[in-house]
Amino acid sequence: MSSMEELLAGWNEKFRPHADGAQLPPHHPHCLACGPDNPHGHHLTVHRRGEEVHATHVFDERHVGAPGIAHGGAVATVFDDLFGFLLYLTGGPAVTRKLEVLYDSPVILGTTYDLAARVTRTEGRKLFMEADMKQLGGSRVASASALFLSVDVTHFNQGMPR
Ligand SMILES: CCCCCCCCCCCCCCCC(=O)SCCNC(=O)CCNC(=O)[C@H](O)C(C)(C)COP(=O)(O)OP(=O)(O)OC[C@H]1O[C@@H](n2cnc3c(N)ncnc32)[C@H](O)[C@@H]1OP(=O)(O)O
Repeated sequence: MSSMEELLAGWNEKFRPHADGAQLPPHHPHCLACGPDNPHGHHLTVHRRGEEVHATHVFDERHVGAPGIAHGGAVATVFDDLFGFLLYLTGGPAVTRKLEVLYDSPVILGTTYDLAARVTRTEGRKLFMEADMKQLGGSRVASASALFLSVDVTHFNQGMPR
């Protein structure tokens, strides 16, 4: 099988309906945010909760910006990927066209944060999404909004080795 065929086979399996409360599959094993086999990754674990997706996350030294504080790009990575899990609920591939992050307070390394994301509106190929990150049982430290655009699977051919 070609790598594209392998990806497609796995992708179809990932898009089967997922029950409320279920753990959702990583996008692929080496995905920067959720891939279990990426040594530099966040190893994000995400669950469906109703029409939302949820995760808890602890940033570590690999994600440092200022000493002791998570890099803003690492925070954006986690938001972007969490939005990518909503595609298992909407039912098809889409990619980020726009991502906006509001940083309310420093995200501290070694601290557990709660994340939740949801689709707020769809319009043709456009999926509008929002997410937030909070201290456990506490206040919001960051929020994000995104526009994803649905794409045909051939979009991913662009990344295949030639
Ligand atoms: C099968 C194999 C599977 C392989 C399995 C691989 C794993 C899969 C992993 C997924 C994992 C997810 C992880 C996280 C998500 C990423 O990280 S995705 C990666 C980052 N994103 C990208 O690389 C995308 C790069 N950009 C592109 O390829 C192209 O720009 C896009 C997004 C396909 C869009 O191109 P396009 O189709 O030409 O769309 P475009 O004409 O620009 O806009 C379409 C519509 O949106 C509107 N629009 C565009 N921008 C805006 C805006 N800022 N505001 C409002 N409206 C806008 C346009 O006005 C237009 O509206 P209409 O005229 O249709 O009403």
